[in-house]
Amino acid sequence: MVGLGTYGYAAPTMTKKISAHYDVPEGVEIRGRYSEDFAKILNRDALQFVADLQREFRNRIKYAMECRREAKRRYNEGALPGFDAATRYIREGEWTCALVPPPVADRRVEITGPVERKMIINALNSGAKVFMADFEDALSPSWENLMSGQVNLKDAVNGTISFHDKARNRAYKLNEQTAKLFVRPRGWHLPEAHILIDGEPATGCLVDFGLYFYHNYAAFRSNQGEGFGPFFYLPKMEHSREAKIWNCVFEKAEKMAGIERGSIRATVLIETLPAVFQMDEIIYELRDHSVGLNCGRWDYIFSYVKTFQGHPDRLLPDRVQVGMTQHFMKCYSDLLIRTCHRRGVHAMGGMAAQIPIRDDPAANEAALELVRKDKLREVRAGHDGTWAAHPGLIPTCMEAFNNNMGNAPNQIQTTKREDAGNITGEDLLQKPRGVRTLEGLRLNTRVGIQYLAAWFTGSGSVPLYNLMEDAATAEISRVQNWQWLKYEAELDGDGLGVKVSRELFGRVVDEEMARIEREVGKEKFRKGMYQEACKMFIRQCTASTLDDFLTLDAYNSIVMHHPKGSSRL
Ligand SMILES: CC(=O)SCCNC(=O)CCNC(=O)[C@H](O)C(C)(C)COP(=O)(O)OP(=O)(O)OC[C@H]1O[C@@H](n2cnc3c(N)ncnc32)[C@H](O)[C@@H]1OP(=O)(O)O
Ligand SMILES: O=CC(=O)O
Ligand SMILES: [Mg+2]
Repeated sequence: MVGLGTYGYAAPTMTKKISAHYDVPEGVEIRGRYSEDFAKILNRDALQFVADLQREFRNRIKYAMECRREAKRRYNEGALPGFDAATRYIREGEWTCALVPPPVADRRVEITGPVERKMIINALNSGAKVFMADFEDALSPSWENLMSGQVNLKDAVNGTISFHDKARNRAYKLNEQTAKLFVRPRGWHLPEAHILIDGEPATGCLVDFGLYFYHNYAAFRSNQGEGFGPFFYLPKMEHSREAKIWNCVFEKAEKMAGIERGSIRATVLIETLPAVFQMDEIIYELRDHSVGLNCGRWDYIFSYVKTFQGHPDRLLPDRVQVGMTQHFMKCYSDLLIRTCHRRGVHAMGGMAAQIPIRDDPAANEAALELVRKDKLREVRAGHDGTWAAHPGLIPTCMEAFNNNMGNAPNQIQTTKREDAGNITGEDLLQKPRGVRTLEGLRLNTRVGIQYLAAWFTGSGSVPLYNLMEDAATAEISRVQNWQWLKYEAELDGDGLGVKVSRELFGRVVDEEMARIEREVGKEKFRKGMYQEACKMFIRQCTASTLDDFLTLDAYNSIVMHHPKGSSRL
């Protein structure tokens, strides 16, 4: 593991030698491990396409990130996010998006997961309508994970992907019928430190998008998309100007490929608080490329804390109490449905964090019941589909949607939710109700440290305490601890008048580390990255200024510049 400072970017000393093995175009350097499989992805023409995207859009991306910082300054001074008077004409105007492509009209259950080979096959075979292959919340973006993810997706789109589990002597291959593939690249904020373009790290999402698009657009359109596609999910945007950049990226890609404008389609996750005030504007920018919006509920909760980091009057209750029935969450989902259906596109629900519990039938039934309730709430509200974290949840999700959506592929025309037109800014910002407890602080700490330890060793989504944890859920644990520490929040649910202090947090960390060691066993604890994770988690929770993203700091720890460890060098 090498710590290389901001963005893991160090002076390019060994660059020429390393790049000699990849055939790179002018101005591009590859600093990740060489492999022949990776070289088929990182060929000269594909890299040229990524470099063209980077060069064309880098200044606009930098500007968009500066606008985020500027908005943060305003919120920290007391301003609240709200609807933009300058774009009222878009919100009030009568316009619709391009028609939904027939192959993805029915998206009632979508499974998500990292771009890991076996999981891709399982997800495509799972019976879900869509598989969202994730370079984002569910993936630790190491060079190995990213590049093998590209190799895996290429094989998946070609229909040739297979996997042999040696330990179980089990062979995996695709079924006749598979889910439709959507790909989620990283957010705008994450760099790719192993690919330098004109001496700067490339933008992570342009690498993910560019390589996947370049290698797969033709096969995808004939094998999967019935002449449309490829399809994408776009994460963590805060403003429609960011959607506009994506729209231009899509147009450039379509031009390069010589395919019709509007072929590429994307669903945007509304998962930041500022973005809920920009839903019409975001779809409008992407109107020829849009297939709707999705309620990215976990990042949305994280964003609520982040946006209000300077507002001590908006402390959150325990993480487990901030669910979709809180007023602000319900309004967010309702307004998203109304917005999407008015514009003729899908309003997708989100992820219930429960996963099957194998060794306890009663607990398993209780978990399934929570998922069932969540999905019933979504379909009755008017959502057109939802997310499942695990193949074992698909029957429950499917049943809820089948029984309440009938034979129609979606509810775009049937459930307009005009009533949600009355939702106000105040509704969307209303503070969640509930209490704070020491157990909440403990759970955040235990989950945050274990998640980071997993992330450092290559796993971006893990089962912890019978729930799915990924970058978005772990962010809630981090920022909630930070917020409680910063404002010395009272743990009002315990009735003891205890306030969160550094001393209390220090004790909690020690005790929770001991508990983690007991739970995972001494051997795994010693061999794992728990100490490193603990150190980083403490730093992030106690920082005087909140880090924008957990994964930015953590990324520096997984950057591996080569030749180290490469047999070819
Ligand atoms: C906030 C958000 O952004 S949500 C979206 C991002 N998050 C995700 O996508 C999480 C996806 N889910 C997962 O990663 C996993 O389900 C976890 C980590 C939560 C649990 O994984 P595990 O503990 O390995 O599950 P488990 O052991 O029960 O798996 C049983 C089988 O199902 C498979 N499986 C589990 N989840 C998935 C999935 N999401 N996609 C495909 N296959 C899966 C496993 O590979 C395993 O297959 P096998 O029997 O052939 O070996
Ligand atoms: O990406 C989804 C989320 O809930 O965050
Ligand atoms: Mg998310």
